[in-house]
Amino acid sequence: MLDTLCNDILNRLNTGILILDKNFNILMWNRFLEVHANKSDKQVVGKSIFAVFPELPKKWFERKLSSVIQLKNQSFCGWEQRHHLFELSHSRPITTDSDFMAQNCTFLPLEVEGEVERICILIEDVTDVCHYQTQLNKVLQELALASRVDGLTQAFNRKHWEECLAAEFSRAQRYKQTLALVMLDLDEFKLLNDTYGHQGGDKVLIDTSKAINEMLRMGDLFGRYGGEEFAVILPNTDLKGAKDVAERIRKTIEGNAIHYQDQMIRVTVSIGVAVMDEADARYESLISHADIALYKAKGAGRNRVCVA
Ligand SMILES: Nc1nc2c(ncn2[C@@H]2O[C@H](COP(=O)(O)OP(=O)(O)OP(=O)(O)O)[C@@H](O)[C@H]2O)c(=O)[nH]1
Repeated sequence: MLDTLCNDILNRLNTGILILDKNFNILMWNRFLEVHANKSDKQVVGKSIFAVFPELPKKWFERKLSSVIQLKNQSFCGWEQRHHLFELSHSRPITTDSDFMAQNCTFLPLEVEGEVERICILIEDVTDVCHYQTQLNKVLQELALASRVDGLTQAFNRKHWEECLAAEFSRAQRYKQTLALVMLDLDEFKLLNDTYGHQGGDKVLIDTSKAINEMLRMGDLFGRYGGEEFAVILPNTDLKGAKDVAERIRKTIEGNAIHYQDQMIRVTVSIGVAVMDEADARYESLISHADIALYKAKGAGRNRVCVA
């Protein structure tokens, strides 16, 4: 009577239950596994677990179960460690990336007179948890990125760019390294907006940012400082190197024809360059020096590089 009751409960559980002997042969399993493995009792009971589930990582599995037997301690393998151990079907084949059920597996030692004679494996279906967690991680990553980049140009936004500058500035101070700053401002941008409209102006900002970004080195940090003003942090770069980069940017922008609604827009940039010196106690003074040089370039006729 009690046996029938227990069997009935086991078969109604929404968790897989698998009992193995010490040689990893299957002694019994419940209906949940029968359904999700799509195999009958006959095909399974008395067989080695590795014959029934050939996808199991054999060495890992044997080690795991041997330690459960020897230490008489339960053990666990969650979906974050291994998405699944058993290739079982699940009810969300369309909305999830995997063909198989995500699983949390618990390995329980079953003792008879002080010796572990059997092992019970509980297999929980955590496909939903895995799905929502994966979605959440994706959204969190997108949010983290969105909080760092400017939506229009995909350059770093000013807040993040200044944080990078503060970090690079203290690193350069601590390790006595060089640090250069290039500030650039598109010329006559108001006129450009008036001529081609705001959307034309936006296209120029997008294409110009892309062109600058493509010519920079990995460690350089490119940001949108204001409306049509951009800035590049050049770690480990001296004045000559920074001037070279600035001149390369100026020439590239000057030669770059931007396509907008069957029209070709040409634009130039004025650039200010500054390098950190020992008198600079704060990163803000580096920005001021580069900004002053930039306004010198504007005053001298635009489309040129000036040094602080
Ligand atoms: N299309 C567009 N225009 C912007 C954006 N942000 C700022 N601007 C425009 O950029 C223009 C900047 O004009 P000014 O500061 O007068 O400078 P300028 O016309 O470039 O002149 P100089 O800098 O002296 O060469 C303004 O008209 C702003 O409205 C933006 O995101 N998109």
